[in-house]
Amino acid sequence: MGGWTIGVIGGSGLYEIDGLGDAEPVTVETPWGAPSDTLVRGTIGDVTLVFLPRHGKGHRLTPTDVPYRANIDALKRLGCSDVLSISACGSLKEQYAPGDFVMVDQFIDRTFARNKTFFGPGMVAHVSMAEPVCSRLSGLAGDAAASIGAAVHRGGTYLAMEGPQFSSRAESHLYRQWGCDVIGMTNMPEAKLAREAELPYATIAMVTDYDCWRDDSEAVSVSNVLEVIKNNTDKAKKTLLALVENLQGTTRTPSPQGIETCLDFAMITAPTARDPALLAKLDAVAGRVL
Ligand SMILES: CSC[C@H]1O[C@H](OP(=O)(O)O)[C@H](O)[C@@H]1O
Ligand SMILES: Nc1ncnc2[nH]cnc12
Repeated sequence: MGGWTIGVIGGSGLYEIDGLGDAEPVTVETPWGAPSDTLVRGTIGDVTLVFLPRHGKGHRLTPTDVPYRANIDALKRLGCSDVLSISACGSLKEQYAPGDFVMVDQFIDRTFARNKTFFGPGMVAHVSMAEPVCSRLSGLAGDAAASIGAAVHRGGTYLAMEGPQFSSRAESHLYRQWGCDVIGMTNMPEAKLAREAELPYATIAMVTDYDCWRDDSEAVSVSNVLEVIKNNTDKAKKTLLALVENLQGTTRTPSPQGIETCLDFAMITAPTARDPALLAKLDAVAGRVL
């Protein structure tokens, strides 16, 4: 039984988690630089959690400055089997109200100023992002959220914008026309990098506001986000504990999407054309196949 080591990336408002009796800080250096902060590792029963605050403690890092590659590499290096992101987001649809949780299953990536891949000259890989979320992890997290009384929406498209400024009204209306459900600034390239590292990824997008498309709501601002975030964060912490409780005594099996072996079909560079220096940097992310 066991085998679950869940990396938890805490977003705005979630800078630590509860319930880890044996919590220990772990400092990790990666070939991609330092992660956002010291990680915290601990266990509850037979489940291990590794927590990382995405913006660093004290919220020091903008969405653009988050070291996404170092964060995912560090979680992989510490032996995580799965990665659960917990994020604040704006709602692009009436039915997703502030306080609701959306179990995102698709992304549109509109970010443009971030490192989006571990690969590069001397080792080219193309992973599939057709199904960017692990349906099992997302389902389990959604069940846990529902069990603590959160309003949970299963499925939804998350528009990842660069930020750090919020959207204009014209942009917000455009994303609605595209059929997007929620908007945030951080889940890309995080989800892409998790996939390259063969880590099943899911996100709980916690709605804090209606962005700026709604005539009878105030446009999103840090103050109205902060008003909702405290309550969302309490629910997120309870959700995590419920998730871990539900996993007790279960044995982890491979993800239904075959994410743990996705690099088997992704790497195209001939062995003779590979760059040894890049291969060395890929030791944690792609060590299984290199
Ligand atoms: C403080 S509101 C904007 C901020 O919150 C979200 O971050 P995270 O996904 O880490 O919770 C959003 O993406 C922005 O970075
Ligand atoms: N409206 C919004 N746009 C982008 N990121 C957000 N995070 C929380 N609310 C947001």
